[in-house]
Amino acid sequence: MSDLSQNVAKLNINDKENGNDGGKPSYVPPHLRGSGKPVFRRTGPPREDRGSGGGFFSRSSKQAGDNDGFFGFSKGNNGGSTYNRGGSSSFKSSGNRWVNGKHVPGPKNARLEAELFGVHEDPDYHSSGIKFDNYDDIPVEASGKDVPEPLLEFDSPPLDALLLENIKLAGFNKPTPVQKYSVPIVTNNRDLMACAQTGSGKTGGFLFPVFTELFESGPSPMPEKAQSFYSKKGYPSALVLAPTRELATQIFEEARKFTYRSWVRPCVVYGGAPIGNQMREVDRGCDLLVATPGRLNDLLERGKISLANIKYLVLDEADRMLDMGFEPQIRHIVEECDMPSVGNRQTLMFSATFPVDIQHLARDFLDNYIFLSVGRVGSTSENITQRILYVDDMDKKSALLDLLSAEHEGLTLIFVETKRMADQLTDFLIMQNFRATAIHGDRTQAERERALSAFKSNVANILVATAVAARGLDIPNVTHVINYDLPSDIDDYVHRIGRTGRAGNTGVATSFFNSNNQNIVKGLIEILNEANQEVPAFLNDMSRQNPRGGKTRGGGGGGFFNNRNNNSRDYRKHGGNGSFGNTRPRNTGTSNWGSSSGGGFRNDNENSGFGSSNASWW
Ligand SMILES: Nc1ncnc2c1ncn2[C@@H]1O[C@H](COP(=O)(O)OP(=O)(O)OP(=O)(O)O)[C@@H](O)[C@H]1O
Repeated sequence: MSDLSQNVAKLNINDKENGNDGGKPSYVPPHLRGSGKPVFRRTGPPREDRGSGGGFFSRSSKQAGDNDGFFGFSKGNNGGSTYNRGGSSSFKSSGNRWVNGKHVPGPKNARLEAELFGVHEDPDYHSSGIKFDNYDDIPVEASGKDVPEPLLEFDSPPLDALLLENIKLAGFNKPTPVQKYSVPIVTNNRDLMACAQTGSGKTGGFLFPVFTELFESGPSPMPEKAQSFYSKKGYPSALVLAPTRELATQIFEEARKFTYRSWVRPCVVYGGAPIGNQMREVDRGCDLLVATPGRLNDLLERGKISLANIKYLVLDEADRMLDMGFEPQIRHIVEECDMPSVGNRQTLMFSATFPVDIQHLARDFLDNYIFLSVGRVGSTSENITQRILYVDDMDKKSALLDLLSAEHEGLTLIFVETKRMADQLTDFLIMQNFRATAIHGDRTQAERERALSAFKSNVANILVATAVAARGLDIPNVTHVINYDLPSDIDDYVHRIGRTGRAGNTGVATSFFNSNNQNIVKGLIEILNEANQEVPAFLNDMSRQNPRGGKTRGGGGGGFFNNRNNNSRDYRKHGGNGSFGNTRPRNTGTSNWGSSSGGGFRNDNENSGFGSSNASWW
């Protein structure tokens, strides 16, 4: 058990000596723990505004700011997109490194290298964790016709030489299971639908094969029309669609590393940042485009991008994109613009969870694909110690202070359900002298980026977040994820806690549970059992008392761990005829993609209604 995990356990927040081993558990304030005294249970509505007047957690010495997060970041526009981070000037436009049908890697650039890959002596330099080798034991299921043999190592059989150099610079010594399988599948020209646990290297799983192929095959010839007159239009060879701005930016940053010195120039476009800057970046060359669907539609409408040269289409976090109501926009991009049809491009779909209804999308977008399911591991692998504490709403702030006091180093990500709560809690923590900042949809893109960067660089070691940070974000050194509010969807829980314990590192996830969270009792118990975690007695009791107790992982929430529910299975093996299990409420509009506003369910993407690309998404 990690130090943090032990410290949290020692806190004894649901102290058994105080009568919490039998009946309804409760939060035990520090001064009553271990005293054997009965716990005084407050009645009446929760008082979230108790603030530091509550006594035992009074550490206040500083007034909160204006909800602007740590150090009172100023509000206002970014004034520029953030995808051009200093190194872009070193990229060459398409073709400049492709000479007479050969790839001619650019010269080394020490400054750019340090910027992209970090410095080995730097403590933040990326390296995989001590439990990285555990990944080797992960069971892998690959189904479909003629599944190629997996890679053994990055150089067996070898990837492109320049890519190998860049992978080495990134500190990756051996492929993760999803990479071992995805690379040969894609390089053998097959479509792929892959689900693998959070933090297991899915980004490399699609970037590596795409780059190894692109580096070797070079740019596609420009369509005749584009050659005939000067056209400032991007003709990417690969398109990656991602649900959120932050995830798109992160994929772009990874792409920058692995395309270092190559002919491939990556670009990123997303809502909430000035479109003019993004158009200029596209003008400078755009061979791999990472995009959120709304902003891409906008650029397609403006004629700034053509998809005619797409060889590879990647849908990352595909289930999330559909959940967010993006299906009409995605269908427009894929089916109604100038992208090559199924069979004339390769399509790869990736997610940590993959409910059945997403597999149906595969029927339309993929051709003779291979279904790859890596693990029953789940993000809830033993690398993440999960702890569920019974804490009533009115005790949450106090319990949170307890948890934070148990931490020594590392970053803590705290999830709440609403933007308002994110601000309130951040203010509260700042008042208690914690270095906290917040990320949510009412903050401008510039503020969100500053908050993320303050968190990544440990200027703020606590980030209070809404669902925006739940998926895909890869922030090294997140040692503790706290679900201050548990989500109502068990898949969201999986993704949230997957922000820690990444790439073989260990992490702790602590969740405050109370009677408001009964809807996920069953899913929670399943996940804890699957990952060999302790299931608290109160959860089992609740499950018995309320046998309906919320949906299981397959009951609409999806997920790929629970084989009973087919979510980790290739539906083609189960007589998939398109008629089963479309349980997820989502926007299935087909023709009105321009005005998809979510149709009454959670519409939390910046790009719903893609014309209004400045709208906030969650
Ligand atoms: N082969 C490798 N060796 C070492 N580290 C790796 C390797 N592949 C990826 N990583 C690192 O593992 C971390 C997680 O990778 P990545 O973000 O691609 O995971 P993911 O599966 O997409 O997660 P999520 O489901 O949360 O989006 C990153 O920090 C990445 O740099």
